[in-house]
Amino acid sequence: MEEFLLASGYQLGKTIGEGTYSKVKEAFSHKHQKKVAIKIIDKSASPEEFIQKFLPRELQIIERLDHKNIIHVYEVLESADGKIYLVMELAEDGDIFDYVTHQGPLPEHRARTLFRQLVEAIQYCHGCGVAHRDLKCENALLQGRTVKLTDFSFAKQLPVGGRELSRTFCGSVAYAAPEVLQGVPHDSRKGDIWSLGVILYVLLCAQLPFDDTNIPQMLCQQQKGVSLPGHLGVSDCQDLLKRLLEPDMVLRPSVERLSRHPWLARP
Ligand SMILES: Nc1ncnc2c1ncn2[C@@H]1O[C@H](COP(=O)(O)OP(=O)(O)OP(=O)(O)O)[C@@H](O)[C@H]1O
Repeated sequence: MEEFLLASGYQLGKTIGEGTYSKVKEAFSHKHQKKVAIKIIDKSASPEEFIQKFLPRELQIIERLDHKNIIHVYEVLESADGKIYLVMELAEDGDIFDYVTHQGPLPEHRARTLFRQLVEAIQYCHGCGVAHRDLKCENALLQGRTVKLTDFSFAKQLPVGGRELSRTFCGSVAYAAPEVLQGVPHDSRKGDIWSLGVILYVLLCAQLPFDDTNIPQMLCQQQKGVSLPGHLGVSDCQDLLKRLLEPDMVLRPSVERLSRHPWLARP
């Protein structure tokens, strides 16, 4: 592995993370003259569905995306022994889950600065016809103060012009919309909007809005509506949270509407 990467211009460094079917390592790129992250996927150690369905989708999608708030993929390499290497921009400052764990609930202006960048990333994705389907704090990395969205392993390219109705459960239970949990046909973009609502709640409260240990109970909580954090008072922030965590997917706003919400426009 090391020789293959070296021959391709990358000096491998330490492991910085592990996913279900992947390992992520730091490397120095001689071509770019800077550090990069390399996600290594061993095809022989991954299940068939992942290799045949999800991985090709991920590779096809990430190579097309180019936005300041999305981890840039420089190239994808495959070695003769069946390993895939995703060479990516390195985010050296952790993810927003760790950030909130250390900082506690963020004041509104700091939550806004982070959240606005995620909204921009999703506005770009949905504009390209891509639904992320695994939005969570752990997939929002930090490079200084810049948020970089990553992990498009469940992402889906939506049909142009046509209506997409997915039934697949993807992502993390804690961030999943009611229609995703119930497996009713749904527009995956509306699922992304719900997950953004969960992320905003976590930024402001440093805890999840719904207890995800019991799914039937969680579905009831989602229908009743989120109990809004008291410290926010009656504000446009509360209004935004309520709109994002709207259990009826038809009433939930699109990312375009969300981007025009007054709370996001504040300095
Ligand atoms: N570009 C990057 N820069 C810095 N760290 C990264 C980068 N990409 C991934 N990581 C780190 O590596 C870990 C593993 O990432 P990966 O995308 O392979 O899987 P995951 O999302 O954590 O898990 P799963 O495969 O189960 O969805 C991440 O949690 C993150 O901490």
